[in-house]
Amino acid sequence: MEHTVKKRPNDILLQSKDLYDYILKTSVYPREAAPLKQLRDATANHPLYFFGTAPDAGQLIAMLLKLTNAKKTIEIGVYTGYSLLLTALTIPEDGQITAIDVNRETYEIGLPIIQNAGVEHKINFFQSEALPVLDKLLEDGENDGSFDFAFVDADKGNYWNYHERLMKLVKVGGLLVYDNTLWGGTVALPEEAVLESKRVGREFTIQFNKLISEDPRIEVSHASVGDGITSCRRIS
Ligand SMILES: C[S@@+](CC[C@H](N)C(=O)[O-])C[C@H]1O[C@@H](n2cnc3c(N)ncnc32)[C@H](O)[C@@H]1O
Ligand SMILES: O=c1cc(-c2ccc(O)cc2)oc2c(O)c(O)ccc12
Repeated sequence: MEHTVKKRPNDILLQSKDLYDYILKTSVYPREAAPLKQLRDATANHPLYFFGTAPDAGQLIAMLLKLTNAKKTIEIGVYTGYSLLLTALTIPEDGQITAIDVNRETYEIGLPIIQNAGVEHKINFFQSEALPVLDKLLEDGENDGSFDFAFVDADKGNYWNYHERLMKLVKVGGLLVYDNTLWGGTVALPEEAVLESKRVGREFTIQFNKLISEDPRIEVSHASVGDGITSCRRIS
């Protein structure tokens, strides 16, 4: 069903980069753990530096990990490890993260910082396409419903494929969290107003957001934090 959106003045929160900078300066950077800042600095000159999960999104993810008492988590899309380190610093000492990325080289940029922070023992890194790893995990029934939390920040065209598999691996009551679900705001723009380079991602994201909004097995919160964070609580 198509819903109309009533336009009201001044009801849009994220009006400017200044407001975003205000949030970062006031509430995010002063509380960011030192190793996370180190990892951001170590990534700053990498050609894909913008891949790193936004620090304000990271702060929300840490809050969600704490609120759900997450201990066993899975992450798809590691890059240099900002969200991975954030998770490792947040979960308990005996927590475990299954981390998957096709690229080990970028993981190794952040690895010394992860090691110095004393949390490497919580990480089981798989250098692989994510789908075969998820399918392998699903072959063992013991893994069904065994994860408390999943974070997805990888190839946007596979988000729904990841969702279908993670819905079996994450327990009822657990959380599945997706990054980039507003894709730079382009989801709300007409296609012709979007840079060519952003169009495929926009289309994937629009399709994913629609499927998520229609999925009766989850409760959903779509937050305009970072590049858009969608949190799904598995309810059946
Ligand atoms: C946006 S980055 C992840 C950023 C990370 N969450 C952080 O905070 O720095 C996306 C990552 O997904 C990985 N990736 C892309 N396609 C993948 C796939 N099919 N399976 C596993 N990893 C994939 C890329 O190698 C890249 O490192
Ligand atoms: O601009 C991007 C591109 C990606 C991306 C593209 C293709 C893949 O296989 C994986 C990731 O991811 C991004 C991202 O996560 C982000 O926070 C900002 C920009 C991009």
